[in-house]
Amino acid sequence: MFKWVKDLGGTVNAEVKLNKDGVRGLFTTKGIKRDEPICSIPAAAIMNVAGYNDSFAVPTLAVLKEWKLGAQSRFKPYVDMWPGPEGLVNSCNMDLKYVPMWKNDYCESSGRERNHADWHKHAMALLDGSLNPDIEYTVQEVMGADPVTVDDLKYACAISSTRYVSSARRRRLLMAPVFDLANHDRNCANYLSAYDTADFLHLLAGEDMAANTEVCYSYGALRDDYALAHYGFMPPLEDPPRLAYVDHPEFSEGHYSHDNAPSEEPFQGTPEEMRRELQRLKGIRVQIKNTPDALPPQPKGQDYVYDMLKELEWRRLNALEYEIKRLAFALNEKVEL
Ligand SMILES: C[S@@+](CC[C@H](N)C(=O)[O-])C[C@H]1O[C@@H](n2cnc3c(N)ncnc32)[C@H](O)[C@@H]1O
Repeated sequence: MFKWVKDLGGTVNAEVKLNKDGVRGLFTTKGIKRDEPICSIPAAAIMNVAGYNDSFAVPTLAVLKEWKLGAQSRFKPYVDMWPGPEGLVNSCNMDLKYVPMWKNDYCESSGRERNHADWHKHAMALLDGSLNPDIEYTVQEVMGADPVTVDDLKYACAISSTRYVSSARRRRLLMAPVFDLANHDRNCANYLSAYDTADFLHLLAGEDMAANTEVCYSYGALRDDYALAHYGFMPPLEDPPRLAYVDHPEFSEGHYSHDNAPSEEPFQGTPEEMRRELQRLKGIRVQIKNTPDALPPQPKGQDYVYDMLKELEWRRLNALEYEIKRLAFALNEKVEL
């Protein structure tokens, strides 16, 4: 893939390797000064998968089409680099047995975590065409007579949603080879060029980098539940702990979105508002504690998704308790947890 990108006119000062956690990532092959390119990806190598306001069906079908084309795909070297269906999980393709393990208030009465369960419904609706008029293309329009299963759609949805980047200037969602090997670090200073006049997407160093440094990129202010739902991984543990997105006072039910990151500032308000917030957080904590596991206990290391969901539960409780104590202290109230 790296050769293919270079043959198309790109520049790549990086290589692919496993990082210290065993995750595949991108590493510099030479020292790079701040604001210099780590890689420059030509438009010919970039998959332009959707417009800003398109539904999930557009990038999903764009990915599915290239994946199914196999050797015939113009993007074959790139497609070959994608993780396969067994090596990738996010809420698009996560098994439904895990739905109740999210244990959050953002639940339907059936106790199903909406974001995860919704993806299943979207994929089913796309498959049978019933999502119209919200979808732009039917499966048949894009895929022709090729047989398509719901698992194909879920995989393509997971690939596109974990790998595209939005280009504000062109108002498009782009999938850029090499660049999309950069793992997330929310404090990462590396940045993308505007991709406006030149037909290259440049990933530029946010600070001087030595050779053999892992190249990061910030996917946004991801909180743990959001990172797990949308990208299928648990970011490094933070100190002080951050509330999960669904537990944050600014989380509005029915709106689970990337573009609307909640404030990083600790909750402030009148004593009355702080008391109300304290009660709200205590309520969530009790609700999590009182929700039994829907799946039998598993020894660590056997089930990646189960382990992440249990880790998420622990982190949510940890962050809730931290915030409950902080508010109680500010209100001069006693709290027993
Ligand atoms: C754009 S890709 C990055 C490259 C990816 N590691 C690969 O090998 O293709 C996004 C995916 O990488 C993984 N990832 C990204 N940042 C990560 C991190 N900080 N820790 C663990 N996995 C991460 C997640 O699986 C995520 O869905």
